[in-house]
Amino acid sequence: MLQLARSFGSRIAKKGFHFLPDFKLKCGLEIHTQLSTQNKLFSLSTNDPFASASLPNHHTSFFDVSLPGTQPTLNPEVVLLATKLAVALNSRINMNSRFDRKHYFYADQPMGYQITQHYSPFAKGGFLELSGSLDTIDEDFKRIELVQLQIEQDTGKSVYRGSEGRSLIDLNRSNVPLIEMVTQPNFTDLKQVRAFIKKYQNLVRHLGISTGDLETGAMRVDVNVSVNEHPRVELKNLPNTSSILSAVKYEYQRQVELIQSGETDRYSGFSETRGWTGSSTVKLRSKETTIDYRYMPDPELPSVKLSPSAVQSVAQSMPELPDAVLRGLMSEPYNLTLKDAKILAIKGNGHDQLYTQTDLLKFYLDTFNCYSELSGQRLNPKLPTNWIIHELLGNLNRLQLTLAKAAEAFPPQKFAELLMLIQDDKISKASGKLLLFHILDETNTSSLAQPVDLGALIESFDLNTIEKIDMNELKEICIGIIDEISDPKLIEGIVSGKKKNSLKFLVGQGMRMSQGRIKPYLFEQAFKDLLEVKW
Ligand SMILES: Nc1ncnc2c1ncn2[C@@H]1O[C@H](COP(=O)(O)OP(=O)(O)OP(=O)(O)O)[C@@H](O)[C@H]1O
Ligand SMILES: [Mg+2]
Ligand SMILES: [Mg+2]
Repeated sequence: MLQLARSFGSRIAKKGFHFLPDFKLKCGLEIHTQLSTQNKLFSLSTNDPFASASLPNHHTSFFDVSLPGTQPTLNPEVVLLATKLAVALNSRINMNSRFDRKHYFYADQPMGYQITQHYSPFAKGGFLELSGSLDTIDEDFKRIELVQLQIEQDTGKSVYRGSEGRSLIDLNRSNVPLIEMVTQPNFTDLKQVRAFIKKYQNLVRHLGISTGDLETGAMRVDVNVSVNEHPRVELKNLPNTSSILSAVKYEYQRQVELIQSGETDRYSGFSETRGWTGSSTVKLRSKETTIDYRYMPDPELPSVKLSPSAVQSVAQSMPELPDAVLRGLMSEPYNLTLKDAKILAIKGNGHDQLYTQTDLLKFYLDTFNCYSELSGQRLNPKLPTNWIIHELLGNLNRLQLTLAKAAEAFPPQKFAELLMLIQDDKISKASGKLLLFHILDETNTSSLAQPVDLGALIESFDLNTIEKIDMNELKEICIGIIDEISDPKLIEGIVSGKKKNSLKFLVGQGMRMSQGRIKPYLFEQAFKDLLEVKW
């Protein structure tokens, strides 16, 4: 079986992938998202499913381990976060949703059932809109409709110790709150699937309701795939976006080949659940043999009663949604590119510890406002963008400094003053970079006099020489030197960055001609500007 799957996988790899016009792909997603609440769904134990490595079975109450006689009590914070998500997704919130028991036996589910919402889920309907301008899809707009949102418990974890021939059970994750969001099967190609996952992930992060990380399992995506009007196959165990996309591609081709060879009947419509091995999908179970979960209303939990005014006040407390933030940043007065707007407004992986997206965006907007007041008519929107995205963020990473700490020593007002010094040629770009790095570095290692006195620093580092020299003279000297160079390869080497050292030669010429009046870094910057050197 596995052998067969492997040979199929290599066939696909050899043939390359493309959609065939006669075979229409249809996909629907089921996404489970762990909510970042303080406590678990039905108990007061700490919600920290990632403590497991060092502290297995640590965050567990009597209820989480299913001691007889313990009863669930709903955590209201879960309802708050679920409401935020439902509002953001334009779902119709059920003012009276209920919990049901889904029965199955598994060692990491000691109660013998999972509490979920089967008959009367938290919210129904709703949609998430993808757009060609913001989301890298081929269509101008693509609306993905949602079936429902339901609140449910996560299960514990089984840890297999193959060598010891046994399984260990860790219940830290047991009873962690989840939202299962189910879409309609509206996806017709891979770009839409990729864009939706990114967008949903960003939304839950933006609303502060989940870390949204696929790698840790905080967000888990199952994909249902069908071709033409044949039954769907459900794909599980997809640890990251590239697995999701590869699995859909593989599954599409597998199903197309089954249809082409007329084998669909023999496979009784091949409706089944399959897992992803990393290179192929393999059958986990068929839908026909699905266990009957014997859903029944949970008699120990009352229904979740909400009032329209409660939902409304949650809606009013919510931040502006990501698309609106992006569109705002891409229009007057900011005029950011989509790429830059996303850097400011959408959380990437990796910089989590240094700043939150909300703080970064606020720092940018505050700096922009201060700078715009100082610069008046001469406002250049690219200046704050470049200096915050490239210089500031670059330095925070390099120094492993948090934005909060950096902003304490160097708040938006000061940042705007620095931008003005650069704009007015009071200091060169190179000096500006030096100054910023120095300030941030000092913040990191010792206590810098606060607030930072830019004027004093410029004086002490002798960075303002640029004022005393005639910029036109500098430029003319540089043009003269470049004209004198007979070997075009030398200039080419500098521009391409292959011969960075040749720039020193030009600077040397300049120093000689200006008899040392003009500092080398000024020449360096002037040559770089003239030659439009990017490095
Ligand atoms: N013809 C189809 N092709 C592809 N996907 C489909 C098709 N019909 C339904 N789907 C998708 O299948 C999924 C059904 O999910 P749902 O949670 O309702 O049921 P389930 O998978 O049977 O149950 P469970 O939650 O136990 O996995 C949805 O994402 C839906 O979009
Ligand atoms: Mg399913
Ligand atoms: Mg489901």
